[in-house]
Amino acid sequence: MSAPADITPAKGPVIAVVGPSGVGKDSLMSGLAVADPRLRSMRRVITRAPEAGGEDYQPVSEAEFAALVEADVFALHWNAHGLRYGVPRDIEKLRIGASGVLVNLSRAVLLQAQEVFDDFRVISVTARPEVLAERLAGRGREDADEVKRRLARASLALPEGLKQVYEVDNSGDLCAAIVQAQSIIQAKRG
Ligand SMILES: Nc1ncnc2c1ncn2[C@@H]1O[C@H](COP(=O)(O)OP(=O)(O)O)[C@@H](O)[C@H]1O
Ligand SMILES: O=P(O)(O)OC[C@H]1O[C@H](OP(=O)(O)OP(=O)(O)O)[C@H](O)[C@@H]1O
Repeated sequence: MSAPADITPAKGPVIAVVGPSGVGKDSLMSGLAVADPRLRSMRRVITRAPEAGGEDYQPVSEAEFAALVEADVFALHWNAHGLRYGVPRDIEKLRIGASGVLVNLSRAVLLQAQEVFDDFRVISVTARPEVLAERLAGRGREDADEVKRRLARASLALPEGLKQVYEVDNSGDLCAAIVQAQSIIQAKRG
């Protein structure tokens, strides 16, 4: 008698959406998720006030975040903009049967992420500098000083050594950027 077939659904890739503050990462991720219900989005743990708005995240205190690190809950965690961000290991469960799992990552943790996840792709979102400044001011989540600090970090380069990086320009229409990202994700499903 032959061995029973493995009926575990395949795991989708982890798709990091990265780029400077205000470039449209969250907007792009929301648009992609609406268009493809099998594309999941990873909810991050952030030491940001619960009422800040924007993306769906799990707000925690500094002490709670430290306890989660201690308990080894995170697949990845990092500091940026005076905040701490974590991606729980539960991301592996979301991958099962998904066409992919979108996650907003710091450009600074991409090489580490490539080591952690067995199928890892990067969508690098870009926009012209004047567009970034206008969008950050328009979003209104940060004060003027924080907007300046975020703009100063905008040109941070992607690390060398990433195996699968695809660029999406979001300087113009968001729908056009969503279509561009969809074609990248679908082409890579092969
Ligand atoms: N293509 C676009 N055209 C116009 N406004 C956009 C576009 N993409 C994003 N935005 C707006 O720009 C601001 C920043 O977008 P957001 O998705 O929060 O960026 P990020 O997550 O990269 O910081 C938001 O107010 C959003 O609605
Ligand atoms: O190292 P960098 O690539 O510059 O990224 C730094 C941080 O900025 C983004 O956070 P967040 O989503 O809170 O901010 P944003 O929406 O304004 O980009 C990103 O997810 C990182 O956590």
